[in-house]
Amino acid sequence: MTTFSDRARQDTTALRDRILELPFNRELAAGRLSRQRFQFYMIQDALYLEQYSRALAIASAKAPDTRAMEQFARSAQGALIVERALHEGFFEKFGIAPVEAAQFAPSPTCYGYTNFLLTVAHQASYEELVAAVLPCFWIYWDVGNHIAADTVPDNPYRAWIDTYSDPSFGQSVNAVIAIANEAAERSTEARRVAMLNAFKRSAQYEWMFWDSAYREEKWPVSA
Ligand SMILES: Cc1ncc(CN)c(N)n1
Repeated sequence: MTTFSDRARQDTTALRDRILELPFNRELAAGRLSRQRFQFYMIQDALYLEQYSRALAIASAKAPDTRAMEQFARSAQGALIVERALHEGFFEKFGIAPVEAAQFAPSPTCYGYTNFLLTVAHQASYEELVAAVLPCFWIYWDVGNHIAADTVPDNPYRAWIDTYSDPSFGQSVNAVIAIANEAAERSTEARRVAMLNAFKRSAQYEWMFWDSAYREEKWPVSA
């Protein structure tokens, strides 16, 4: 039987390969990504994680069983605590106070991605929300492992690589994949198509997020 995650993987194979090939990820793996680009990414990611955590908390509230509720509640907390600790370590390294990060405005891509997740969280089905948050887990796990397998000693971005290739993160990824597959199985084909569309949109935004950090994306016009 073809599961939702099989379909999602098949439909995004080319995009996922393109994510691994992004200059941001290749240079991060080689330890030669400019500090300025990484810093831009970290600030945008801090802004992203806050909204992503809200989307996960809504997934927890909408979940049909306590196992999924717990998983999304833990992940919502993890986005704020584990991932924020990672950011704070880098902010300290780069001499940015954590409070300052919150004073930055989200880039167009960060704004688009978080608004997409929150719109799905508030207006779409639980199943589509699970599909929309899945790439945030799964693609980071793929990228983290891909980079971990091919990095250099003393990479200045080691803590980032270790976080997203850590087996405990892998457990969360597998748990969310299983939740998505179960949700899809219980659904109609029309809802499964909507899930695939939500998954693909988030996967596109993941590509855009790294690309926008590499370009240090600005709003093209100010207000
Ligand atoms: C943009 C983005 N997507 C996913 C993750 C991994 N939670 C992250 N830190 N940032």
